[in-house]
Amino acid sequence: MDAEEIEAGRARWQARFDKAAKRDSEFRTLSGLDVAPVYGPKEDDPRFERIGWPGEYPFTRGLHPTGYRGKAWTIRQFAGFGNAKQTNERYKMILGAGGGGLSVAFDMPTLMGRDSDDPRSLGEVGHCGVAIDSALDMDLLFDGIPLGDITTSMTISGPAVPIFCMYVVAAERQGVPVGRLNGTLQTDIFKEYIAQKEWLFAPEPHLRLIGDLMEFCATNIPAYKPLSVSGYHIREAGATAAQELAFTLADGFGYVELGLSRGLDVDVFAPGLSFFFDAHIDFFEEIAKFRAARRIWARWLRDVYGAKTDKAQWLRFHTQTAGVSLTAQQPYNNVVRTAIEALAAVLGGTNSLHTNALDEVLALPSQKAAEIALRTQQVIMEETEVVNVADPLGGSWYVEALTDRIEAEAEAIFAKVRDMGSDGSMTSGILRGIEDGWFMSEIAEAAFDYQRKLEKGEKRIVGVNCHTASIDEPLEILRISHEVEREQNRVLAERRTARDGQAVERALATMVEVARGEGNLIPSMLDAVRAEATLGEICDALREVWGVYTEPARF
Ligand SMILES: C[C@H](C(=O)O)C(=O)SCCNC(=O)CCNC(=O)[C@H](O)C(C)(C)COP(=O)(O)OP(=O)(O)OC[C@H]1O[C@@H](n2cnc3c(N)ncnc32)[C@H](O)[C@@H]1OP(=O)(O)O
Repeated sequence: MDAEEIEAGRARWQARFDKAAKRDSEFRTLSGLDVAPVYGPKEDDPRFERIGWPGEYPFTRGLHPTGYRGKAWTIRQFAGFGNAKQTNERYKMILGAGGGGLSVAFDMPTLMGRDSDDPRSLGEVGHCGVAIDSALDMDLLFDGIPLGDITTSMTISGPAVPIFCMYVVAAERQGVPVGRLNGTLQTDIFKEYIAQKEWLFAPEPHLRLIGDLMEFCATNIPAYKPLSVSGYHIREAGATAAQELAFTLADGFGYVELGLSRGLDVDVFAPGLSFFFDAHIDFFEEIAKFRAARRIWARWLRDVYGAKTDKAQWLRFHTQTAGVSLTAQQPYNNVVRTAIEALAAVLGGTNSLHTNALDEVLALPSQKAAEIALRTQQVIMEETEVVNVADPLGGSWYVEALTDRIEAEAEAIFAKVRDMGSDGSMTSGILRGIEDGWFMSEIAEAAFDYQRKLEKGEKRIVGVNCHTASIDEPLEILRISHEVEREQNRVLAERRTARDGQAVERALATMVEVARGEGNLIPSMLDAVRAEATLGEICDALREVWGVYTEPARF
């Protein structure tokens, strides 16, 4: 790009920046020097077409012309344990301490679409997240938290749609107009088959449900993001940064193709596709990954899928620092790791961020550890001044080269995925890759390679294979009492007796009828939830129709 074009771009950016709202702050260095909201080249720079200005295509440098001067990222701490009442207290603590949004962690029975009193739930209720059996639990979870004013993310994919219905019903009961809701549902079933393994059915019925949800949200809840396409679990399973990026964006393209196949307008539904990435410990590689992600997504949405508006080309993402980088040995070092990873996410322009707690490698976070994790974000946000300049590493020879390199690696993986399919679409390649175990074996190979390096000492982890001498100071960790399970089951039994059983049966029967046909399932599922049908009952009714999915054995 020549100097004249670069200057024209700068003027365009400046005009938009001047008009935009900014936070009330000083925007100076610690010693008082003024800093510009963004920096760029003065002479021609052949790289600049790929780099550009913040707020415009290809969005390498961020989605908004103001960067974090307009609005800092959302502090969104993933939390949930025990029953809805206990988790509600933790949410109030998070919001009281300055958290900007909520993020629900569900327990394993909920993630698998089972009630707390299902025999398969024994010993798991309330352990890795909160137990939710019916809409009444959702009421308790958000008691005193106005759902019309807060954005809530819910991390669940197999039974995402019934949980979404419970959230909608809880909002109705709070008197919030449903169209005003804003938040995110994970719903990413591709990554379940690829990495996390928490599905209910085979891919086809899941994709039908997701299509129904996308349609429902595009029509009724415009600000809601029905999908959070997730690379986090793929990375945590052992993938490299480029694999994480490529597999996740490929999945995202699959959901775009799903929306298009349902006759939806890409400019209307694509803003509802959100992303979720890992921030690992290799600082610059992670920053490059985030910048490449925005650029690739914008290009594919515009050039391959025909999106015309900025919002449809935007890749918005949440980041969580890397759980796998935490160590049980010398756990206080985890605060340092998390701070470095969080800073990478911020310099990469994350929209929302979770910082792990230092004890997360051992148990769910204690209240104190959760507070330190949240304060880590606040130190970055309030003290470091990194929020003053958009994409401060843009133009760095190293970061730009790494961004290009990761993008090229991702493009090579997209080509492989597409080639695996039968009709050139990303979706058919993904489904084939899942069926053949291709994604899993690619991840396993990368994980094996890393582990071998670790064991040979080529990769070093402080406290694990170097600098191991330490003062031994055991941590107090959070333990979930089995009383939670007993109490949850007692309440559930009471609720089953108190509700109108016939109304529940009628609502479930109607839902099953819709499931056997082709109509949108959401309205009938909402009715079942309003009648207090439980999560397990709804999922079991659908299992009757669609069966369950068992992964093919692989050797
Ligand atoms: C590992 C674990 C497990 O499985 O166990 C998990 O999965 S945990 C997984 C946990 N997952 C999550 O927590 C997912 C969280 N995801 C999200 O919150 C969302 O999907 C998100 C990534 C899009 C972030 O949404 P958000 O509301 O927090 O933030 P946004 O960036 O959208 O900002 C909110 C509004 O402010 C606007 N805004 C933001 N920045 C600016 C700026 N500089 N100038 C002007 N406007 C701005 C946005 O456009 C938007 O408005 P408008 O909307 O009007 O444009």
